[in-house]
Amino acid sequence: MSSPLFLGFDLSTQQLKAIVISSDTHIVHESSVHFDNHLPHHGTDNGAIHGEDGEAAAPVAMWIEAIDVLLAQMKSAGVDFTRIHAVSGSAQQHGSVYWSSDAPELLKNIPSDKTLEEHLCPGAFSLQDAPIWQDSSTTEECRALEAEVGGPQNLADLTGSRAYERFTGPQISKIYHKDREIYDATHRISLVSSFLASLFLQTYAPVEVSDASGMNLMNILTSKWDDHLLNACGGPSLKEKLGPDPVLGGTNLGSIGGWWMRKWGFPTDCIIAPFTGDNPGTVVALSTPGDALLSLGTSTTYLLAAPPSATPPKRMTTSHLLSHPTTEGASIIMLCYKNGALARSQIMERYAAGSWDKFNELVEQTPPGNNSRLGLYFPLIEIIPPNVQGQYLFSTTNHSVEPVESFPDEAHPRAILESQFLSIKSRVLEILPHDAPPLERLILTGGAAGNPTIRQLVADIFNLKVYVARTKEAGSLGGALLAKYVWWKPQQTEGKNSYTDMRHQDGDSVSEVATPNSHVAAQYEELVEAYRKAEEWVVARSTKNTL
Ligand SMILES: Nc1ncnc2c1ncn2[C@@H]1O[C@H](COP(=O)(O)OP(=O)(O)O)[C@@H](O)[C@H]1O
Ligand SMILES: O=C(CO)[C@@H](O)[C@H](O)COP(=O)(O)O
Repeated sequence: MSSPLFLGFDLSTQQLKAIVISSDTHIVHESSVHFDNHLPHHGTDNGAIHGEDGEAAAPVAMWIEAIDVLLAQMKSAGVDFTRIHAVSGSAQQHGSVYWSSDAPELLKNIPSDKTLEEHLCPGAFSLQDAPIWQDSSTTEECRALEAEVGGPQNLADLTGSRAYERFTGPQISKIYHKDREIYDATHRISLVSSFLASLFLQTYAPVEVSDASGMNLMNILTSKWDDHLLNACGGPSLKEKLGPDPVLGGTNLGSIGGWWMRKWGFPTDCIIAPFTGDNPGTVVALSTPGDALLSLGTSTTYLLAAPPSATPPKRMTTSHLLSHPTTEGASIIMLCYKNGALARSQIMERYAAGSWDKFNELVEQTPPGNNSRLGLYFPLIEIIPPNVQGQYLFSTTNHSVEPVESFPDEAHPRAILESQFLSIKSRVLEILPHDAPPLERLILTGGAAGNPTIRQLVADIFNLKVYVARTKEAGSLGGALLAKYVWWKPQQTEGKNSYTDMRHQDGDSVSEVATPNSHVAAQYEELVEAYRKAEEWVVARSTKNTL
């Protein structure tokens, strides 16, 4: 019998990606479909459609077509689907998919001569464009939800986060209160992750615990839906629309649906495991205790995995606490920035003639500290600090900051990198668990992780050695590992079958790519205070003006 393979997806903001691994965790195939480039007829801009008042959505039909296209691409590249023993994956967090009452029947009976898109779109959905994580239109719903439980800290204590505009509870609340017809026509609400799993199962999949932590609807300590919050966001019918309580990663959800066997040749016993969020997926792919993770995908996220502890983890109104996908009681601490790659790309297009090499040259021509220039760039309405927008330039001297009108063109590339990473650095001590050992390594992933100038700057700013994995696609690797885990676990003896046990067998999978220069690191330590002052200035005056 041929050796087993495991398939992991990542439905991220700009692309659908897939990774196939072998049972000894070697990557045997990687491929992707880029939404704007490969499926331009859906009219997205970097994978999203931006509406009024901060609305952001993505066509569900585009995501589904991307699956049809990606599978065909994998088949032509020689991937043997008959060897895939399990499928799982990751997806951009918080986004929600609204299934119609026809969905169960349509999902169950997909004809072999049809593509998923032909058969499911538009009939299986009550809302054709799914709200995504870039949406910032639900401030009113956020404040109402916080008030419901006595304020932001109480909501954070209950769910792991205060209310955030992109979180699924406030998004559902907006539809429930302002678009009741769509709400009533909705039979099931999935996260992007559980929507993908549902397609593979051909029946609704439950939500996974780690991704459920990005909804403001689940009790973070018990991993169960909170009835009071459900009622506040969607009335008495929301519980049914969300389905059963969230499940741990590595749960066997059942076998792949018949269409996948007939159309693509998947084996009848191919297991579907819960799909998680792309950030939890990154953690399961790369993190070991003592590591920090910096994901430079469309969003910038900073992630710390915290082991189970006797005392409940601290919940804050300035960061997120997520349940760990595979280890009960363990958690993930996360900071998330909306103006990550897209803001850097804008600067690269504008001041470096559309070339990352030129961008790097400009960064390297300027000294650390950028000749006393600090620039904060928020083309989209930001998450941290909340709801700021615009471009803010400062000159820095002896910890004081003065706003200035402009910078020389060549100063912007270093300015955006320094301010983005100083923002995270200014928050790290606050979010680290009290009993955490000192951080030892920083693991870089996402689209910008291959950039040598960014790697070095990150090492210097955080004063940590920087590591990268064999692939920068940590989300899909995490998905493939979750698929392998669901197959591997039942073959082990009790007590030796944890996800960590499985990963120990694989050995370390990252290599060092940058070492901090202690002299430069000390300069950045000094700059944190100036950054804080600049940010305070911006927060006090931001008017959500555009760049
Ligand atoms: N050499 C590079 N230097 C810096 N950023 C890069 C480079 N190459 C690609 N990127 C960035 O990577 C981003 C895509 O990252 P990716 O992790 O694939 O995003 P996502 O998973 O959110 O779809 C692009 O928007 C681009 O800005
Ligand atoms: O909103 C968040 C996390 O809270 C984002 O990190 C999304 O999960 C999108 O991920 P990328 O596509 O940028 O990787």
